[in-house]
Amino acid sequence: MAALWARIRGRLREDVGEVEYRTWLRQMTLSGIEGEDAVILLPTRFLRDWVNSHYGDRLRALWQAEHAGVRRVEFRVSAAPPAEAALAGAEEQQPAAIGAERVGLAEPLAARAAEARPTPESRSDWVVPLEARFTFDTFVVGKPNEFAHACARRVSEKPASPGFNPLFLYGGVGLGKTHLMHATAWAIRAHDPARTVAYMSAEKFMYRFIAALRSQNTMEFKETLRAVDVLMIDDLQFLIGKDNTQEEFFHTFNALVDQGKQIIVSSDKSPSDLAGIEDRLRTRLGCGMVADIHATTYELRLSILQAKAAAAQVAVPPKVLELLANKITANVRELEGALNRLVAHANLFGRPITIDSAHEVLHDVLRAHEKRVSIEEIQKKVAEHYNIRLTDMSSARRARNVARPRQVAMYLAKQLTQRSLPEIGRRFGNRDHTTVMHAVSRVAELMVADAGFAEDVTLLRKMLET
Ligand SMILES: Nc1ncnc2c1ncn2[C@@H]1O[C@H](COP(=O)(O)OP(=O)(O)OP(=O)(O)O)[C@@H](O)[C@H]1O
Repeated sequence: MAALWARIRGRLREDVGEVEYRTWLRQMTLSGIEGEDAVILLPTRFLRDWVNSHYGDRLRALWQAEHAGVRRVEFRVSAAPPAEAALAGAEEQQPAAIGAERVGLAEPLAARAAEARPTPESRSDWVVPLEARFTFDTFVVGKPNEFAHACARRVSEKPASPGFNPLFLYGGVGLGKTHLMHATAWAIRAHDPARTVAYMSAEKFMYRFIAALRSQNTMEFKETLRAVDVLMIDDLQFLIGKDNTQEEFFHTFNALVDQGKQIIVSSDKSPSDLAGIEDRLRTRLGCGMVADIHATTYELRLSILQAKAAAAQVAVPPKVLELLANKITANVRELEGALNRLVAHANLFGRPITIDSAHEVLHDVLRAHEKRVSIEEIQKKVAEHYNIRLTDMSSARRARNVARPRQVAMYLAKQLTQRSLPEIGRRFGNRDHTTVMHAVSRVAELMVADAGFAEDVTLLRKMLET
């Protein structure tokens, strides 16, 4: 039976790879075969559920292939005490945090916790599987993300340097925050493989914290987290209103920063806008480097599409890429999704990608992004918003309080309508197309430089689109 079990584990290890195996599966033991069930033990409920949901089918198939009498696999929590489980491996690597202070790290406990701390050999277990394609090489840099990218690069080269700890990345949905974090993790590890990097979503942090509380394993959770060199928490806004988890995170945060470890956090809002996150945590989050990723520009969308088409080694006509960059403006995830659909369709039917096939395959997405708004509507809304006269949209007045809103309206006309630059120019008091071009790039630049201005323009755009 031992040999059979070793064989099954060996197969699984080959299938899933070393890091994943060591992270999740190393602590499995075989209890025995009961009737038609192979019974596998895991030290905690969290691990039992995780292994069951992620590897249950695979294990069942392996058992069925190896042993004619086994039809199912059952996972149970072993009776082993938590401390023993902790020493056996590194699974319950929960970023723990709530306070050493609250639990009171007494001497004997501290000594035990030190013992339980992952050994250098097991430290790599802490690396939560990272997405292989999220590297700096595949991240396309443009004006909206160049600052965030530069900060991430800097941190990956010199973690925990003054002024960059914590690094707080924020921006709208699907604009590359997770990509940048993974890229930083890969780069840190490539630079120094001995460094432990723990990456997880705030949701997972909470889930693991709760699991640790339930299995009375918070000390292990805390100690394991505090032993990492770099901690990355994605989508921090998930912790809004989750006071206990916030507190735990706050203590972890302080412990790590005090030890000179790097923290990287991402969120959809800036620290000051994170209402529902405790003040003291918000303050600490904002005291390192705060870098925002702005909404994409047409140029960035086009570069991303070109890079992705090249990486997929698919010939996509430039006109098709321009169509997508023009129409699918919400975020990079949607853009990528549209390109993937086109490529999949072309592969499936063995046909080249053309403008017609793009319209056909993506008709739903393109229709949803159709810009039906007229230049008059844009001028009216913008004039109202900035409290200027509608006639000033076409007047020759050059005072900034008039000229800037006019530029915003030209920018929106370019973004939201199909009109050509000369046509837009004509509608704004017979201006030349180069004036429109200048307005478009000036507004895009200002949006990167001035968050308040960017918010204004984005708001106007949303009002016009809905
Ligand atoms: N600048 C970029 N270059 C290349 N790919 C990008 C870029 N920005 C985003 N992407 C891609 O877009 C997709 C969404 O990015 P990601 O998951 O990092 O977004 P996010 O900001 O973390 O979103 P969420 O707020 O939903 O967590 C990913 O596939 C990512 O690779």
